[in-house]
Amino acid sequence: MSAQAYTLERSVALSAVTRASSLTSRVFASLVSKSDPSSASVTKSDASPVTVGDYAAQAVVNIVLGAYFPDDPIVGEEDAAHLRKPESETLKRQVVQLVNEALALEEKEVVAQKKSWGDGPVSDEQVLAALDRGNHQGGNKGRMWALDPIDGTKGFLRGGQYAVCLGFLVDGEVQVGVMGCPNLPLDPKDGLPKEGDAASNSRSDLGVAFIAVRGQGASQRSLSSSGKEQSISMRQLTSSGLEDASFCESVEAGHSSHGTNKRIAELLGITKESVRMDSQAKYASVSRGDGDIYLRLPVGDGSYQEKIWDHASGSLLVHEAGGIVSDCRGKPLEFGQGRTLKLNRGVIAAPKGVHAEVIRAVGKALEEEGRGHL
Ligand SMILES: Nc1ncnc2c1ncn2[C@@H]1O[C@H](COP(=O)(O)O)[C@@H](OP(=O)(O)O)[C@H]1O
Ligand SMILES: [Mg+2]
Ligand SMILES: [Mg+2]
Ligand SMILES: [Mg+2]
Repeated sequence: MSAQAYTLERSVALSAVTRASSLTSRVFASLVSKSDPSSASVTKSDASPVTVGDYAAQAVVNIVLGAYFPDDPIVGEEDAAHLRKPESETLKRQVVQLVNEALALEEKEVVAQKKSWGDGPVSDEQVLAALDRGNHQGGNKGRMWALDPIDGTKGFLRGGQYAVCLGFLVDGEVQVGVMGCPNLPLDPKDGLPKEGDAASNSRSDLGVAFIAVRGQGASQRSLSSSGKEQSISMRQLTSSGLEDASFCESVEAGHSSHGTNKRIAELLGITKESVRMDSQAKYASVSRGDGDIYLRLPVGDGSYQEKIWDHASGSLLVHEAGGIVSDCRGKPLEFGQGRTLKLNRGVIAAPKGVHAEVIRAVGKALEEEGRGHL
């Protein structure tokens, strides 16, 4: 494949994610941080939260994608069903207004062949239809996008890490991954913002876009300025360096088994405490060497199927930064199986030099727990 593959997809994805990230930051500053989190979110049928930011960000990304690639299917986390209910009128109004503000932002990305999404503001119906364009069932044929408008909604509500995640797939393989992390610092040395601390959340150094194209490497740039892209890579480790390694995991114990992760670290000789962080910001962090290993061990009976939008962009980022991403058995993630990774269980991301060793430790830890069948 030539070095120029997927240039338009890359720049359109970056433009869409940048707009959506700016929108979610504003939602946090104006709505979420000033109200109590339970009133800022709606509880979905699986008991997980969704906010005005999730809906509006998905609509913005889908409208931008629709202008450039009208025939591409989109597998998005959210849909418009709740917003179509009469009692959601106020929420719908807010979403439509946010979408129009984000679409009116001056273009920071230079997308060749600039396309427009119509004259004047987009209507309620256009916003709802754009949201519902995310209803595609996935599969392993042809072009497709996978979108998580806010990954780590619980982190978003707490003022922690979250990410706007967009992956472009061809025949079930991720080719382009773009991730907006509004609460990550450009320079990891500056440290993560303190959750729930307003001053900390408005730090001017926060906001990073991560970009990966298969075969072309991984990079980062500021979300707020048109700064230059810097290429990023993982720390390359060997077995003898594991003592100094650090690993990250979900904040939510219901998303990844903290106990199993801890035992794996112990088996590997890792001495540092885990870094807990919401969202695919974990993939971004290990990609640029802030941490080394990402452990996401299934909880309970392991029946949960990971969603493709929770891993598409992040897994390509790690791959292009010099790592290997697999499930907890070491099998490659299979994105062409529908909306979920139904053939995989759990996720492990590690530098190439130690991935096999991490998988062996995972096997042993699961065996000890009587979950060797996972
Ligand atoms: N039982 C479970 N196991 C693993 N992941 C789960 C889960 N229940 C929900 N999730 C997913 O975990 C994601 C957040 O991951 P993390 O814990 O790494 O921040 C959620 O994404 P959303 O926040 O987009 O809904 C959701 O899709
Ligand atoms: Mg969700
Ligand atoms: Mg998610
Ligand atoms: Mg989400």
